[in-house]
Amino acid sequence: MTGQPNPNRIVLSSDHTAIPLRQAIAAHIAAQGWVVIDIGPRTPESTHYPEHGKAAARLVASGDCRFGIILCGTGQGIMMAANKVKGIRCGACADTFSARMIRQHNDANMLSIGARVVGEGLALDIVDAFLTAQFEGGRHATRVAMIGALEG
Ligand SMILES: O=C(CO)[C@H](O)[C@H](O)COP(=O)(O)O
Repeated sequence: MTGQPNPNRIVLSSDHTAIPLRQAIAAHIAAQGWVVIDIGPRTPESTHYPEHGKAAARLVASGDCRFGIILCGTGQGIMMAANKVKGIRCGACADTFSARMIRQHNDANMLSIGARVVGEGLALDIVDAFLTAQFEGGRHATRVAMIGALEG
């Protein structure tokens, strides 16, 4: 993190498998007042999820965006790519409990969702759980700092 994260901005990105779901999430969170930075892609040609995960992660790591929401078919590959960027803590979630807990215990700054795993209704609930939960600090802050120390 190179600065204080902009508190209102969320970056969205996906690969080709998740464009309609990404757009549904964008509309959903924009209606809640978030400033949505949707970095695409916009057309359905096959593309490479590591590039999209990296691009979104860099906007979060730089502080330009408070959170990132990224999607691929499973949510796993793009999550792995995002987590290679220093300062990123991204979890792939297919349930609301995990989405809440990655904020409360892990201070996640990115959420990954699999568009071939969950439908739109559940995905929007997962997003809401992630965005409304608060990091609890305390013993969890110690552990999150230990994750950061692994980055070298
Ligand atoms: O889930 C993914 C990565 O974890 C990708 O979306 C998936 O591998 C893309 O597959 P395909 O090129 O067959 O559409």
